[in-house]
Amino acid sequence: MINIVLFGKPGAGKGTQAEFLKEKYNLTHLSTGDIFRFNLKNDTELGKKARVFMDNGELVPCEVTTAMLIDEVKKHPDTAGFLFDGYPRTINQAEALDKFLPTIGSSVTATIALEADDEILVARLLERGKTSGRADDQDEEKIRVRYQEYNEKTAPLIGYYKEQNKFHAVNGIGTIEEITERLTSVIDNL
Ligand SMILES: Nc1ncnc2c1ncn2[C@@H]1O[C@H](COP(=O)(O)OP(=O)(O)O)[C@@H](O)[C@H]1O
Repeated sequence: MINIVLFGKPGAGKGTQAEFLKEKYNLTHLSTGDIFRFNLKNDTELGKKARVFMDNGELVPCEVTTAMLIDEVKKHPDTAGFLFDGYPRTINQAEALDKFLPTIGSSVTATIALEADDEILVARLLERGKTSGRADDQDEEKIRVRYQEYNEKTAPLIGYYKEQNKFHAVNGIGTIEEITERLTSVIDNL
């Protein structure tokens, strides 16, 4: 089983690249953002718990997110591996994943970060907000909160995975194809 964590700031292009990578490596793509948005749209219990946080650009509490993620993983017992997109986003979540995966005989294979400067990313998010209908992409203040959340809670994961020798970074600026190429060259060399 190969488990890849796609890592990057809001707007870094994780979702776009995940679409290509899941096909190429036959992986199950789990995007916590997408799963939350599905639950919001369908007004499920989970959606009700997540809504305020998401609408404000804050992280949903870890207990809620981790329980959801583990449920999703368990739905795919026969997969060749997972492409985690948007999870883990805190040290607490990374530890939870490192505890859970061995219970299914697995582990994180590698974390790959898509790197880009904040100004480029904020501009991308505002552009996406014009068409995506995502409330959290339409308001600079909410985008700012998401970057603050990233810097405080998610950035420490870089050190966490570096210590495990599992951290790889690629330049996230370029055409979609160029970036896919960079990611596949990392994965093919794992
Ligand atoms: N692992 C997570 N932990 C907590 N909250 C999360 C997580 N993943 C997604 N969310 C919630 O869903 C929102 C949107 O997620 P996502 O689409 O991945 O965002 P972005 O485009 O900012 O990277 C986040 O701002 C957060 O509220």
